[in-house]
Amino acid sequence: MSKRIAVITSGGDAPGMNACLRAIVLTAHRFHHTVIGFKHGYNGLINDEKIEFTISHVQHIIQVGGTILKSARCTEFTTPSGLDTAVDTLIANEIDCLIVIGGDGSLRGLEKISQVWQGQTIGIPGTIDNDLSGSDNTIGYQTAIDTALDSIDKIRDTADAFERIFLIEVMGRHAGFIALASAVASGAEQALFPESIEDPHLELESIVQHVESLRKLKGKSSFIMVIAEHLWPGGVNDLAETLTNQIGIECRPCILGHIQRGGAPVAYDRILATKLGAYAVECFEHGETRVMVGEINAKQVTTCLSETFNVQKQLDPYLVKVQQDLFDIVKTLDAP
Ligand SMILES: Nc1ncnc2c1ncn2[C@@H]1O[C@H](COP(=O)(O)OP(=O)(O)OP(=O)(O)O)[C@@H](O)[C@H]1O
Ligand SMILES: O=P(O)(O)OC[C@H]1O[C@](O)(CO)[C@@H](O)[C@@H]1O
Repeated sequence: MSKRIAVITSGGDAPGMNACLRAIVLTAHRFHHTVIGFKHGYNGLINDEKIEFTISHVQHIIQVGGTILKSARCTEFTTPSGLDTAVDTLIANEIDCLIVIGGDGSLRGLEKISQVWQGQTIGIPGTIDNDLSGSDNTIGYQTAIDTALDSIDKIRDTADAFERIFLIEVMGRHAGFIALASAVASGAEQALFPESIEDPHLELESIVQHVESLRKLKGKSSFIMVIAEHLWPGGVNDLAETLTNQIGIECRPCILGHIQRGGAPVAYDRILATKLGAYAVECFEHGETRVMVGEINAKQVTTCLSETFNVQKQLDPYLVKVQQDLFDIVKTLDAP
């Protein structure tokens, strides 16, 4: 029987969201279902702003960054009346299933809807931050790493030429996935991320010591420190100034910012987005609800929605060890 699936892209856009929309529309077509896209995240549900997808809408978008549905954050939806209005829209449009592609906040919103609405609810992890449990990778994360890496490599060229110290801030909200991965892949001398630092101010001394010891060992050479956003009170500019004063050598800050959200999705994200979009529709067919689809160890899985944002996803402990322990030549010299 033909059914009606609603879809939104919500929160920070992520490369691969379009690939995911394409997969949802193509798979739904195969089952003779209609897909209604609501625009601008949860705002689209509140304002009943929508398009009925045809196959031609999703042609040739697999390679395009951003999201053709537009994305947004929506404060009104977090109020009881905003939630009610969104649910009224779902009912008025005779929607059987709502699929939300977004990060942890977006899936928290979906969980709220599922508490008061009878239809099926399915989340798809779409965020560059990779901070959702229930999937090894979120859609957009691998592209964001490559984008950050491309910039860090370029900064290394000029850092080498001037034998300078650079502090590079990457995104990740309150998780260190992009920071750790881009630091390892760029051969950064140091990485600071929330999972490895309890109180930044207490760590200042060890940060200073690390820079000074490495400079003593290697002589004047470039030094790259990758730092997760929101880590340092006052931000990376403040940390660069503090370090400059403490070490007596000029440290240059660089905030990579929204460049990390843009660009064509890498192959991995296109394929992950395609699989998860198709799988979400299959899960709808099988009657699943209040779940997020994901991929763990190359297998498609579903995880209870609330678990995806309540259980903190861990960084790869071996990668942390490699970055912070095995590759640290200061520690090698200190070792007995
Ligand atoms: N606790 C919540 N209850 C209801 N709705 C929420 C909640 N948290 C977030 N939302 C809704 O989801 C939207 C997106 O959430 P948020 O801004 O946290 O981004 P996100 O989905 O986590 O993506 P990203 O972290 O990649 O930017 C919010 O603007 C709001 O409308
Ligand atoms: O574009 P905005 O609303 O400033 O959001 C930035 C945030 O979004 C994210 O990019 C995730 O999409 C976070 O890494 C970052 O903290």
